[in-house]
Amino acid sequence: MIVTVTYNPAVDQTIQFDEQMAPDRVMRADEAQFDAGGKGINAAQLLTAMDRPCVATGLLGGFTGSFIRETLQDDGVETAFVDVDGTTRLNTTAIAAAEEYKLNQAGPAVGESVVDSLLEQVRAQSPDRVLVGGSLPPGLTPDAIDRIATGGDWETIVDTGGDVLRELDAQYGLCKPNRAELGDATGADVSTVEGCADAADAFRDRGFDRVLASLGADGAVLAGDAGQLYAEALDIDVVDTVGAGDALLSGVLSAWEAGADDETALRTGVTVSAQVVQRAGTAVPDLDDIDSLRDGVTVRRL
Ligand SMILES: Nc1ncnc2c1ncn2[C@@H]1O[C@H](COP(=O)(O)OP(=O)(O)OP(=O)(O)O)[C@@H](O)[C@H]1O
Ligand SMILES: O=P(O)(O)OC[C@@]1(O)O[C@H](CO)[C@@H](O)[C@@H]1O
Repeated sequence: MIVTVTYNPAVDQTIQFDEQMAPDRVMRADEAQFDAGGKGINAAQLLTAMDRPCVATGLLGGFTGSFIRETLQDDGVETAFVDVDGTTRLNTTAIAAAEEYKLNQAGPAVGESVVDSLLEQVRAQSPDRVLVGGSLPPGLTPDAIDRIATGGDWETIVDTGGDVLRELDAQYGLCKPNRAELGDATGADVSTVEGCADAADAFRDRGFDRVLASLGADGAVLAGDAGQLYAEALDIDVVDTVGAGDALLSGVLSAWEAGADDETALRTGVTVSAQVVQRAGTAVPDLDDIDSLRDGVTVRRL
């Protein structure tokens, strides 16, 4: 069973314009959408949609926090959140012509005592795996993630920015940097797939059993004890890429929870992410055919 921890959830607002962004004038959106977001929350929604037992935890506050709580309840996602005084952030993705703008708030400041409250919620679920996803709100340091990793007898997976990744001290089952985060965390040349695979492999020495590097339209790399696996991305029409990394990771975790090997897990991750990027925002797509669609993903050993 998986517990997801989102220290800094967000309502994801997606607005679409049929013209390019321009300063000093009112831009009027054709469409607007609101989704419950934050990396761990997205993963919990996707894992639930794939019938994997999962509980979403994290910090919620204010009207945006209530929206997330209600949305997850409507979607049948089990939750165990901790209430905070501030207001959960609202992040905006603006899609204008063919361009994507991602505007993320810092989130409400919190005190370190929230880590104890969250740990209590996590321990109460007795999970096998814990996924800590997303940025930290003001008031918390990377130690808040290390404390989850060392707080119980579970494997911890982490999906956060390169600067935070670099500062973690505990032992983790997996981290999932995207290309820029992998570059930030390692300082390595990540301009080629091979460079990314080597950087991911080398980064394992910093306390990660496996490193799953997402490379956008170039696919993904999984580096572990068994070597480096590379999966090509599927050739699809992308609407926006928000939540693509969460989808990749959720597919991998879902397959592992079902006992699959790394190669099958990587195929599953790439397939789930392809479904997500073909839809606006972080809404959960139809994932019923994932097991058959994943056969279409090409994986090779580097
Ligand atoms: N243009 C694309 N075409 C096909 N697949 C894509 C494309 N962009 C992303 N993907 C899929 O999504 C996965 C994750 O993408 P990416 O590396 O952009 O994640 P990310 O930067 O962590 O995203 P986010 O932070 O928004 O969740 C890729 O490994 C790939 O499988
Ligand atoms: O600011 P962070 O925590 O790094 O990222 C938050 C976020 O952009 O990531 C998710 C997509 O991966 C969105 O649901 C959410 O708004």
